[in-house]
Amino acid sequence: MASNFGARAPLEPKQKPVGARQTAETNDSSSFLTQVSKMNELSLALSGKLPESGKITTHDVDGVRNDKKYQRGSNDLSIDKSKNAPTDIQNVSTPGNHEVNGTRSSLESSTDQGKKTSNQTSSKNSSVSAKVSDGTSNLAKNSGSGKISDHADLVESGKSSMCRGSTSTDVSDESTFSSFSSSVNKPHKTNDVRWEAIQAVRSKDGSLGLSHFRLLKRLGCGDIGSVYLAELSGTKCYFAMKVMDKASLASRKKLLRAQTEREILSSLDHPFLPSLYSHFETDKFSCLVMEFCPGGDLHTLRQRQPGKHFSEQAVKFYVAEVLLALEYLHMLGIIYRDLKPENVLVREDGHIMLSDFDLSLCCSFSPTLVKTSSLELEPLRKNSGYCVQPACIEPSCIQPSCVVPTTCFSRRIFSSKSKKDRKPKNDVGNQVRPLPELMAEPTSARSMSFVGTHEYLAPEIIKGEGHGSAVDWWTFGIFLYELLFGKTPFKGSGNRATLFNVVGQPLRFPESPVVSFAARDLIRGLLIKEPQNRLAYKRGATEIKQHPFFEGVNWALIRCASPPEVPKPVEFERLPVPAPSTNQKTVPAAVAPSQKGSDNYLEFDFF
Ligand SMILES: Nc1ncnc2c1ncn2[C@@H]1O[C@H](COP(=O)(O)OP(=O)(O)OP(=O)(O)O)[C@@H](O)[C@H]1O
Repeated sequence: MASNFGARAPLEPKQKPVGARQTAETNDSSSFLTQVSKMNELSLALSGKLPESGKITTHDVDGVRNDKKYQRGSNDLSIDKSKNAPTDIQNVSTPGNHEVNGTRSSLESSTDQGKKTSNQTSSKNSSVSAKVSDGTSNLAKNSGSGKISDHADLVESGKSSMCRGSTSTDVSDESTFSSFSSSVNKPHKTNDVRWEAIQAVRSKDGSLGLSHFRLLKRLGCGDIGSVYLAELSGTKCYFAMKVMDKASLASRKKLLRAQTEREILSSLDHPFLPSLYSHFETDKFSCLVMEFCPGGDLHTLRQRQPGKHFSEQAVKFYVAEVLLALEYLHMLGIIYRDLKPENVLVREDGHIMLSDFDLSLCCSFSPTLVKTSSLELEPLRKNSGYCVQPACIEPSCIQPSCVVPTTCFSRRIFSSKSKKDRKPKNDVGNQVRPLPELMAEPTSARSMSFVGTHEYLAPEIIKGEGHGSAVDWWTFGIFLYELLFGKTPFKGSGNRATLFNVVGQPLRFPESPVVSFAARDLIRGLLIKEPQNRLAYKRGATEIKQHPFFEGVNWALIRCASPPEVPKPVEFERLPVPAPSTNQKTVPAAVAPSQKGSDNYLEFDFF
């Protein structure tokens, strides 16, 4: 996220040769749709929401979160990152060798690695192989759960064989995305009033466009566009709308990055990842309508904490949610690559949303179900105190008392019953049923791009050795460290020094604040410089979830746990109305007020 709070700008991937991109392109959208649908089912199964039959229920714990969201307004709009941001997309600075506000840095690749396309590399420790996508996905050939994948087809950022190819359409709602964006494929969103509001507009007017929205405030500005708080006119449904100037994207060779982000967003359906409600284009602009997060980002929130670091309990909450988001992304074959507090937004309810996917790497991949939800508990879990009681995962338990637990980190969330009161284990109705366990790790994916943010770059990226999903576990370790200690472990006096430290310096912990042995042990495991020895290299998030640092975390119901901090509600109605602009360049012709009536569009100086 670009931010005027000293946010670190990411490194930019080198542009790939045209030929390379074409190699990776595919029209095989059906296999990806199948994959996404399957992954969304698996996600539900993992969170205990998929009934034994495999049928997806439409009312679930998320209904609690979704229904009321944004209706009562939300919070901290003082976090306006746009103040120092360029007011014109064309002026947005390209990431380069410059510090942002002197504290956070970004860097272009100093190597030529990025020019190589996703090199095929075999993994020593895995029978799985990665290959450059040939335009067909192997996913359709695999059945998903329970089947071992033997390929990972890889696509660099901006090239999408995994993702449905989408070419730009002009001045219209996204017909090509309609099946993707429909809540039918997004079971987490079935109770979302914003979907309904958007569908109502579509039914009435045929398609959705810029003229249906009132842009209320610029929330921030990134490398490829500006993000606005927008109301779907007259509905009191609020969204974050990312507006990208197509000519600017083309001239700066960012079209593929924008496309990657759009395609990834359209495939997501997870409580800790953004929902893409709509995508539409005008002659000039490409617009993404997403969920609005009023709580700012974790980087900003951390600066406000005493000592500029979070408590360990708060960190446990945030990183646990991020872990679930990363696990889901890896299940989809998406390597995120840009984890940092700036990219973790805080929703109205205090839960997190991982954002910003334009540096992500897509590879087609099938997760492996390594453990079904049998009644047998594996020894580790037996001793771990994980909350795997059926009471925590059965839909019947999604009662108000369960929905607002006092903490998600107690050994048992529903531990009020004494041992005596509990039914014996052989009573089927109360047997302990662990969640199914997936190996959702595209371990063999390989990229040669030089992308990320200096302080978060994994050693293998800096060394240009080629990297895979293990980079996300490295960045997860840096992220955990920064939230706990208020700084990153390898930051040097400048960018070069930082990169040198990442590769060559041992990990050290400051004396204060004091953090638990478990936290330090987890960080040590994640920040192992050789990716193949790094925690989670082989089994992904599952390995991390079982670490003692997360003991007591109720993975299935963490979305219902009380967050460390809930943002103050925003009074949308009291937001200052932007002054009408006299500048002819301000409002694109395609959204001129005359199209929809003068009330529908607030003209203000945004381009
Ligand atoms: N869904 C959202 N809700 C609230 N604010 C958002 C949302 N998405 C983005 N923002 C704000 O807009 C800013 C710009 O977001 P954007 O994703 O375009 O930039 P970025 O993260 O810097 O991306 P890039 O990597 O493309 O430069 C963010 O820093 C954030 O403050």
